[in-house]
Amino acid sequence: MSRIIQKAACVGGGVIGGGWIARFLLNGIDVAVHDPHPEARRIVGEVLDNARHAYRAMMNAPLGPEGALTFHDDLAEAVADAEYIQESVPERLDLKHRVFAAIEAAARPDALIGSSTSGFKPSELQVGMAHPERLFVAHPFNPVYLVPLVEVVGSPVNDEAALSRAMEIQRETGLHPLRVRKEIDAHIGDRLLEAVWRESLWLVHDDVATTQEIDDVIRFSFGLRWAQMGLFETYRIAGGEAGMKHFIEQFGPALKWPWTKLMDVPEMTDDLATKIGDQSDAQSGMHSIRELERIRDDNLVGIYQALKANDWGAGKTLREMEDRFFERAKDSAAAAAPDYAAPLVLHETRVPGDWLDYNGHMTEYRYLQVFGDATDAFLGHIGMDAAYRAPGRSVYTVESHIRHLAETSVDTRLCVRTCVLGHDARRIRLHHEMVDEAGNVQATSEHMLMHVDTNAGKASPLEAPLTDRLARLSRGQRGLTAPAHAGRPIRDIGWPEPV
Ligand SMILES: NC(=O)C1=CN([C@@H]2O[C@H](COP(=O)(O)OP(=O)(O)OC[C@H]3O[C@@H](n4cnc5c(N)ncnc54)[C@H](O)[C@@H]3O)[C@@H](O)[C@H]2O)C=CC1
Ligand SMILES: C[N+](C)(C)CC(=O)CC(=O)[O-]
Repeated sequence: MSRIIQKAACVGGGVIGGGWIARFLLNGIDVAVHDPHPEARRIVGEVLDNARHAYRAMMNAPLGPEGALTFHDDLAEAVADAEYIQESVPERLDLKHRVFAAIEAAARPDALIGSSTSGFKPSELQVGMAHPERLFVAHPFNPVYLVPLVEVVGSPVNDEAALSRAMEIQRETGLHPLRVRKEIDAHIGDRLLEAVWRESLWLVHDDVATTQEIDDVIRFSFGLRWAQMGLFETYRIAGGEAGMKHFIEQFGPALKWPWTKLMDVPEMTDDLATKIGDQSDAQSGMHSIRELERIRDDNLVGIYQALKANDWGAGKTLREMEDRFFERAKDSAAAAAPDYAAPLVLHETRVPGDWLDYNGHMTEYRYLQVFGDATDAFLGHIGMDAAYRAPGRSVYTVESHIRHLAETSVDTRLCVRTCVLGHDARRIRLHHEMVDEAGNVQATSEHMLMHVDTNAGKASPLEAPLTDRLARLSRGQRGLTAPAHAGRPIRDIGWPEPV
């Protein structure tokens, strides 16, 4: 599975540019960056650290090699051989026009140019361009490396084939591109957000609620719902068995009641800005922005994983992204033809706070989760993907033995070293060793895996490509010495003498 593009360029590497850079790099695409900010390298580096931290926790698939990151003082040099260029400079039309003129002068004629603009229409951005048809809006959401939506907006002059190609590239990096049908100021997402933002400003202005109270209303109520169902699906359910029609009959008239001041904007006076700033400091000032980013990212990863378990919404996008990572890992293993004379490292993770038990250590079943994820990574590595499973072939774990050797604590970075201890026509005997960053072994596990015909519900012989990869792997692994504890049962400790 070859990469969809080799090289992207990011012009602007702030909050949003940094997020684009991280998404491209972690998906193995080289990125050339132009940002005149004297601390651009540090800022991008910190966004990248956050992104790596989030991907390690989020992805079951091996992350694979990152793309190469380069910084360029000269914009022309940065964009020269890029296939996809993403502009994320401040939201000023004159600045964006100057940047597009410079990009056009230096970019390949077939390079795609996306703008992160939150509000400008593509036809406004395209003014003055020699080839406006290749510039489009690709509006992402913060943090770009985690939130999947990107709104793709063209004007009547845009080249549809170029837009489709841009969306294909975005999809390959785990994004969920939505083609906005008509250009409109602030696209779709920001129009919705601005409505909530305007009303929130009124509520603070009129002393109805503090910033904390408004945030609580969102996060303890509809914010929870919106990660999994949008407004219309949620309201359909709220209509009861009669659905949307009943909902509209019941709540339609409220649209004309004075529930909202949405057509009106409070004047952003110094007093209002200070009030909001002070309330926000009281609400969140105890955390640095970096801490808040980590809290946000860890929560998003948790939500993502819950949605992935249901193959729903953004969780489905994550699963598809993992499938692509597994595919790439399989291909690079095949291409690299490793000699397999050492344990394989196919799974890494970090211990989040909610994995701890009342002893303050990683709770028992999370060990099995980490080892189970490592087994899945191993099976992906030898070729068991969705296509292999589709006709009813899979692998079940029929026996496991875990040894808990250390007190694994929160935030520990773990990697799992995997060895094959043997296999026959239907079974694979696997050994995992869970180690922390310093190389201390936290736990080991041994598993017997059985290949099954899931339609018939019984064991069946392993098939190609699993058999081919296993044959190659076992040539190297056969020489490894099995750990002394391998194959040992839990020792019998007998019973105390009766008293
Ligand atoms: N911050 C947000 O929540 C979101 C912002 N956006 C859009 O993304 C764009 C960028 O916004 P942010 O990243 O928030 O701003 P930012 O201020 O964090 O970053 C802008 C970056 O552009 C750099 N820059 C300035 N002039 C430049 C030039 N001539 N060439 C290259 N780089 C230059 C600055 O040094 C800075 O690092 C805007 O169009 C904004 O509307 C889109 C989605 C969300
Ligand atoms: C505030 N904002 C308009 C820049 C926000 C966005 O554009 C999208 C987001 O990430 O919320």
